[in-house]
Amino acid sequence: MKPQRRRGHRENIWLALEIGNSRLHWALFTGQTLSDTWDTDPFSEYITQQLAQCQTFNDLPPEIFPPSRRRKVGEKNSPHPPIFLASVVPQQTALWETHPHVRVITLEQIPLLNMYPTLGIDRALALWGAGKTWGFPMLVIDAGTALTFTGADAKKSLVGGAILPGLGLQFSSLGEKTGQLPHLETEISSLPPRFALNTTEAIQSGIIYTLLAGIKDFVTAWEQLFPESKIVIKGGDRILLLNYLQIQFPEIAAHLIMEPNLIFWGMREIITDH
Ligand SMILES: Nc1ncnc2c1ncn2[C@@H]1O[C@H](COP(=O)(O)OP(=O)(O)OP(=O)(O)O)[C@@H](O)[C@H]1O
Ligand SMILES: CC(C)(CO)[C@@H](O)C(=O)NCCC(=O)O
Ligand SMILES: [K+]
Repeated sequence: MKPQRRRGHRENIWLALEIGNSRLHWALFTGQTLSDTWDTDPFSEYITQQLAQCQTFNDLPPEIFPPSRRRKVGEKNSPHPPIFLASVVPQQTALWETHPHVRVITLEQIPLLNMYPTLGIDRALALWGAGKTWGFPMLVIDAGTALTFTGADAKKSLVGGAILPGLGLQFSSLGEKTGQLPHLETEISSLPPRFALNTTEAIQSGIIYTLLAGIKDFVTAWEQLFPESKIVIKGGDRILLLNYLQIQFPEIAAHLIMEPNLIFWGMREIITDH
């Protein structure tokens, strides 16, 4: 599974790909060093088939490897780097599995104890990456398509967690499943009045204040169990949520570490030698 060092080739280049429910998250590594990250839209079968034909780094389609990033990789005909894949979208995983340069990461590779078989690989990798970086016990909050809490104790044993609809899903489900409510943007430019007098602010108030209160409640409960634990927040809505937590519950926000690349740290831990 280890990326091979090749003579005459820039050392140990590998790509990490995390397939989330909204988009794909990529990272370019040279050995242990994360040199770049970017996001792309999910792929069609066509692009994945095209990818299977690629022989060198330069053949990678621009939808995957934006031209602005190519100069970092060096020589034109560098061999195709391995792509280490962690996916929580089985249909997208299926498109990649047969690709000659793709290695799919599975739960068995992650040394966390007490995992259950259907645990999301993103949750396991993020928790492992955070714990290896800041120490265990550890709680990870992923503010992604789904919002998740995932915690482990000092023995690196999964304590458990929780899954709820993320910020975007909460807005879209109200917009889609009701006759009269609009589908609002996830961006909230400022905290609305809690008791609102118009529909937009009433929706924003309901979603944001219950999310912030929910995060506070989970963090408080975790800290009662593990007072010495670090807590790290990741995911596409991490900045928005942390900003409003700072206003609403500054004592909680002060405990949170923000780190978007936890999954890549987790992959690095299990893929490369130290
Ligand atoms: N450019 C963007 N595209 C999509 N979502 C975005 C973007 N910027 C911020 N977001 C927010 O990020 C959330 C999705 O988070 P993220 O991209 O981490 O999810 P994901 O692809 O499901 O990944 P994961 O499975 O790791 O959570 C949405 O609720 C949305 O509000
Ligand atoms: C909860 C999500 C969607 C978060 O990305 C993912 O981790 C997943 O599909 N998990 C499987 C169920 C579980 O973790 O218990
Ligand atoms: K997700």
